[in-house]
Amino acid sequence: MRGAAAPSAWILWIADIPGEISGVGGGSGRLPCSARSRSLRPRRDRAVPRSGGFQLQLELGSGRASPRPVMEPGKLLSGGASVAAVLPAGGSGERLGSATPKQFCALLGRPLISYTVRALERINWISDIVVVVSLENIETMKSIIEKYGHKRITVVEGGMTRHRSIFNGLKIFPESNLSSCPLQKPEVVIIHDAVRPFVEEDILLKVVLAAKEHGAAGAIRPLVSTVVASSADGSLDHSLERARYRASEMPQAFVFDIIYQAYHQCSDYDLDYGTECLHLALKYCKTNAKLIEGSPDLWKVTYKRDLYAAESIIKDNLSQQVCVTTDMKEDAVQLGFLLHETLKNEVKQAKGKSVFLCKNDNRLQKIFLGQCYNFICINAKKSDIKETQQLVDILENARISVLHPVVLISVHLNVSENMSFSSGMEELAGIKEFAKEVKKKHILVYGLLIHYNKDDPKLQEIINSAAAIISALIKDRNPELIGQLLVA
Ligand SMILES: Nc1ccn([C@@H]2O[C@H](COP(=O)(O)OP(=O)(O)OP(=O)(O)O)[C@@H](O)[C@H]2O)c(=O)n1
Ligand SMILES: O=P(O)(O)OC[C@@H](O)[C@@H](O)[C@@H](O)CO
Repeated sequence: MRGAAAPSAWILWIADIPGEISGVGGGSGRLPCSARSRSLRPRRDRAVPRSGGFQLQLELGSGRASPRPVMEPGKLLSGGASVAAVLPAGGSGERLGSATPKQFCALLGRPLISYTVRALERINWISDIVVVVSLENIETMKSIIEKYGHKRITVVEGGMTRHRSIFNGLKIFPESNLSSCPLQKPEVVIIHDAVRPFVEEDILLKVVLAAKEHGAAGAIRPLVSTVVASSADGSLDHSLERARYRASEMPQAFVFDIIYQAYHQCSDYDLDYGTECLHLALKYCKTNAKLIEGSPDLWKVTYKRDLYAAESIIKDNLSQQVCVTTDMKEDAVQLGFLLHETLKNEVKQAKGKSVFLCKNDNRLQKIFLGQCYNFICINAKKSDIKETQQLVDILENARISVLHPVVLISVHLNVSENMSFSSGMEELAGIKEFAKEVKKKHILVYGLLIHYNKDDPKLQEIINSAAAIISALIKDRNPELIGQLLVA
């Protein structure tokens, strides 16, 4: 399959939902301009409707509306303070009830901890990330780092409790900065549970800047249940006024020397039974942490239900963009356009972005780097999957399926009335083998047959049915259905 030349010209439509792709390694949408993603914006005045479809100029625009201060890699604003992160991941996840510690449980085939690491490593002002795992999981962690291409990661052995693991993570930094040492002692250190994958740059920046000013800072959330105290006999002693209290979440950030000193002075009781780093900074270093309201997605994966919830959030985030590709044949272009228009409604008012791409598939790759994980390839002929194979080659070269499974729906038109349904089906049966092969590259290929007649009064009905099937496949991303041929 490799080496297939890119088709002479393709038309692409990209529909995406307004808003941000968060929590899955995608940017918060407000990245510092040095790290911002590039997005596509058709130049409106160039929309040239042509028979069967639009031909628009492609303009690779910046991903942001307003400039942000440029963050120097590994350095924070004002004074060049460096920031590092410690991710405690040394627990056994007993409350989840799985033989595999929850941080290594798979979400869409990828360990939970990889999503959290990705969420931090894509922020270029975090210089180093220390992941603290139990001794028996060090090799597992190293293989995850290699498989998913994580950068700037140091693996450290954990301790019997979370506080002991965090302390081990802090100890890896040198007491003073030696040029020979790969790790530099940061001015500010973020502490973030490895089982909280949905952390965005905004809250990280807020807690770090607040820690720089106050010595410590932590994310908080409103309580959802009232806190009560029970008396010795198990009856209610008193309840707390819920409005006055908050749940302490993560991320937290500290001036490194403060939290390091706090852990050094920490009693064994606190190391073994404590759960709150902010408390240690207060108790041992008289530092009152700044509390910062965080967003609802800062929750920690603790129970099985949290794992299911995390996976469905990730699926939802990945389903936000759809890219419809077709070659220049009129039937395919018209169907592509109608499908794109209908899909925009199907994915709830997605903003349609349409681009026209010439032969240079490098520009196509820039599209792929724009966080699109769902592709619909319209094959003008019912029985061959040439365009789909070419698109798979380009997707593979773009390496976007390394982190997240890519959905590719191979659409086939059953165009002429006199072509019997069965004719050409034997070729299409090959899609099953093709899909099995391509799944190894984390690309999930599904077939969709559309009876297409541009004069059919029921054409829109058929298109609606196709869009509903496509939307379901994209949302479900079920590897068990790959290679199946569905009929709109
Ligand atoms: N000895 C420990 C215990 C916990 N953690 C980490 O601290 C974070 C939050 O702790 P928690 O949710 O309690 O994780 P577990 O201790 O694994 O869960 P459980 O209490 O259900 O066993 C997790 O990323 C966990 O891996 C750690 O690094 N070292
Ligand atoms: O208590 P657990 O070990 O479940 O998890 C640690 C949490 O307590 C901690 O992440 C926040 O409360 C913030 O400190």
